[in-house]
Amino acid sequence: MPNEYASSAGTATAGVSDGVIERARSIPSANIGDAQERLGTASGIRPVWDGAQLAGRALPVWTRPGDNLIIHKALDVAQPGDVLVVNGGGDVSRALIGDLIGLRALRLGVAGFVIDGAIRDAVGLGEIGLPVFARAVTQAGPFKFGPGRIGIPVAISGVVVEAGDLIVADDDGVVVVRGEEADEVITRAEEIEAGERRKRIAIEESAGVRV
Ligand SMILES: O=C([O-])CC(=O)C(=O)O
Ligand SMILES: [Mg+2]
Repeated sequence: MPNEYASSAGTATAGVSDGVIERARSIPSANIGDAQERLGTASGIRPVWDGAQLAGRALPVWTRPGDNLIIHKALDVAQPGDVLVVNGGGDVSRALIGDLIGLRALRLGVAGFVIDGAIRDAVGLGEIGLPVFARAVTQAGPFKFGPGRIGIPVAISGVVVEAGDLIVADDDGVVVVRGEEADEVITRAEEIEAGERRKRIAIEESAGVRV
């Protein structure tokens, strides 16, 4: 049994287009969730520094809880614009990345990390400006033995993520959009956002307006 699986990692460059990622970048994650029946929202995974925000293409990674060997290997195959989406089993006892792995990712053009698990060096990650979303922060370091997998579908907070899916994350949290549905969902999210802008003006004018 191999302890890694990288053959589908390259498919992360397929899936959602650069144009849709650019449009998604300026839309609140709440509006994107609403645009897909309020589903695809990964609860409990939060920005590790204030103002962190990302939009990109998912490169899914599964790792044994508390072990980050496979994350180093995933960075060997990651493409610019990828978001490393890591199922760490929800374990918060050991950090799976810190600011050194973060700096390497930044230099590779990686859009950021979404981790169902913990991280460390949160201040350093904020200083280099790499968007990272995780379940917790702990100073306890990871082991580096494996096993792990790259490019297979994973779950984060019970939400399935496949290579090439659209990931959008901001102060409110993380939302996952199927790659093949992303254009349609983002179009709907743009309409929802425009509708909210109109409602905000209407509420300013009369508090009698209901949401
Ligand atoms: O030691 C590790 O593997 C994680 C870490 O703190 C870093 O990347 O800075
Ligand atoms: Mg560190």
